[in-house]
Amino acid sequence: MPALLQLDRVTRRYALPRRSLLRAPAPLTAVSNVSLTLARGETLGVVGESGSGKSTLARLAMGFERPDEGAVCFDGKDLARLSKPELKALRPRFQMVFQDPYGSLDPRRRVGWSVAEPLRVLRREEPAVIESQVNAVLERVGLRVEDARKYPHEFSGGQRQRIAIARGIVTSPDLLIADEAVSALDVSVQAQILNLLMDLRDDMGLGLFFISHDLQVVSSISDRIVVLRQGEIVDDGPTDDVMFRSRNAYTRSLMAAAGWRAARDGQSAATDR
Ligand SMILES: Nc1ncnc2c1ncn2[C@@H]1O[C@H](COP(=O)(O)OP(=O)(O)OP(=O)(O)O)[C@@H](O)[C@H]1O
Repeated sequence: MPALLQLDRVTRRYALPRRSLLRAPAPLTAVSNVSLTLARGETLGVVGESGSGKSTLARLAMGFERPDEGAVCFDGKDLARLSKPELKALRPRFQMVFQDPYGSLDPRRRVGWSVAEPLRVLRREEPAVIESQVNAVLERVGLRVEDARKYPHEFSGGQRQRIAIARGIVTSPDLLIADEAVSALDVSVQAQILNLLMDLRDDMGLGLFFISHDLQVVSSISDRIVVLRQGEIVDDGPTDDVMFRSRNAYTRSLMAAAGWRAARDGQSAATDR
């Protein structure tokens, strides 16, 4: 069976603005030679500092952008080789949750309308079918059916992220890509949303591609972790190996910055949690 998501030596460059008439600037390499795989029911965490290429990786995995080199495959299909209708047909199976729910929720639309949007756009279901699916998915993420009639501003940040997740799972996808999905939330609300994502992964057999600058958050949800630095993978492995047995100096500096004493002291951190 092919991996749910596979990136094979993916590189993405951006042209920089031209400052001189004589010389074009060298392009910026946002993602460089990245290979990774994600299986069904698994959570792969990507951690890296600001500018390390995390969001570029998310856009590549969603097929919003094409790599300059390498391939991004969903369920064995190279996204760059699909026609627009083929990509659209595949879309319901991989969806995304962003950091800022206002990015995906239209403040002027009722919540039910926004949650239903992927069904309307991608599947063209009957209104009654859509309504019952929206109601089911709102309850699944811990909201009420009546909430469908409210507007985004009537909810707290955590509830809005639940709405964004409801929208992300309404098409029953196989893969959910979460880009800084809990970064804007308080720690206690973060924990609730992480628990919800783990429940959904287990119940639906979702593959989770979980991207964050926060190593603590990434380690709490991921089976495996990839550490990204300046667009390159510098470390990867099962979560406990990366967290507590990594010899990589950069990973250890991230851990020290996140407050793990053992990373600073260079001891086994198993007792340090
Ligand atoms: N559309 C673009 N055009 C030009 N440069 C870009 C573009 N998108 C990203 N970059 C550059 O690529 C690099 C990686 O950016 P990216 O947003 O992927 O990193 P990130 O890890 O998600 O950072 P952050 O957490 O701050 O969002 C950065 O240097 C950024 O300035």
